[in-house]
Amino acid sequence: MTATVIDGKAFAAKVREQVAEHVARLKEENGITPGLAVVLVGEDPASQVYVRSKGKQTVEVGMNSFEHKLDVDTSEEDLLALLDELNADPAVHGILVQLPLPGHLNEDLVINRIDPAKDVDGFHISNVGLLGTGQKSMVPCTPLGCLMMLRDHHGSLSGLNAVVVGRSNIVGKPMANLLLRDSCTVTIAHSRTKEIEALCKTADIVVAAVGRPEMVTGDWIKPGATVIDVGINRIDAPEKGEGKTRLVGDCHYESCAEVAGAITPVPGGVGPMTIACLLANTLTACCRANDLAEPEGLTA
Ligand SMILES: Nc1nc(=O)c2c([nH]1)NC[C@@H]1CN(c3ccc(C(=O)N[C@@H](CCC(=O)O)C(=O)O)cc3)C=[N+]21
Ligand SMILES: [Mg+2]
Repeated sequence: MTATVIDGKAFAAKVREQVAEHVARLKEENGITPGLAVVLVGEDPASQVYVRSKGKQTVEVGMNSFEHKLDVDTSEEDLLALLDELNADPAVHGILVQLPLPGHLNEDLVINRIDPAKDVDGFHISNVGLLGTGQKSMVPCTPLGCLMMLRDHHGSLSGLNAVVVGRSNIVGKPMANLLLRDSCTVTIAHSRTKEIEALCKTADIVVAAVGRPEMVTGDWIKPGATVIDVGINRIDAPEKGEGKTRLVGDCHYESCAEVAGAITPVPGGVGPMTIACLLANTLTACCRANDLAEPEGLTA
């Protein structure tokens, strides 16, 4: 068996198209342009790439993009003051603080300063609590993108066994909550899980989000299962030449694809969906802020 490849890049392009259509309508009928503010502290090269890509795609769907690049030694006080300004700015509907922050900044404190209604990452404790109790919230972009692909592939997820490998606040835990809400039987596995391989083999859906290159191999996968690979790991690729690297997921693609029914590739799977969902969340936040109907199919 060879797995169906779930094309996240193409799916993300479709999501962005839907967002763009809705944004055009908002402008025309309501005179409103959604705005996304992205705050980057420091000069981490990978973060700069993501922020640039987010800014570009934000403008492409017709939204306003506000980029705030702060010095690596910015004080917590100054960062919090900027967030207060963005919270109060009616042109800003979504705020994202790029993580990780430099070590002297308290991430929890910073994230919880964002107005929950503008928290398009869904990381504010209010949004975490709302999601955990099945109430309307802002949903973290990466798990939302995974959910969209799963719903698209399976239709209903009801009754399926899902194993989420990884227990982070930004992917594992919200992913588990979303799958539970769609009536999956959910298990969260992590570094201390006993017989993790046998556990994964019981799953109809495996979501891998551990940050360990190619950890999940084909012998962990039940024949026909769906594999969602959240990992983005840059590893050495001497076969491509001296000093070269390549991107791999948390799943060993070739061996998993031999057994799985469907699988997301890296790159071109979850990554592009994450940014598309950030735009979708910004649109959702803008609609809610203006008491307008939310975009259908773009929320959890
Ligand atoms: N507050 C916050 N929210 C985030 O959502 C957030 C963050 N901080 N910090 C950094 C991570 C990382 N992240 C990615 C988004 C898209 C791709 C993506 O599109 N990747 C491409 C490949 C990119 C490449 O070639 O390097 C792909 O998978 O096809 C990757 C990584 C969002 N993050
Ligand atoms: Mg820190």
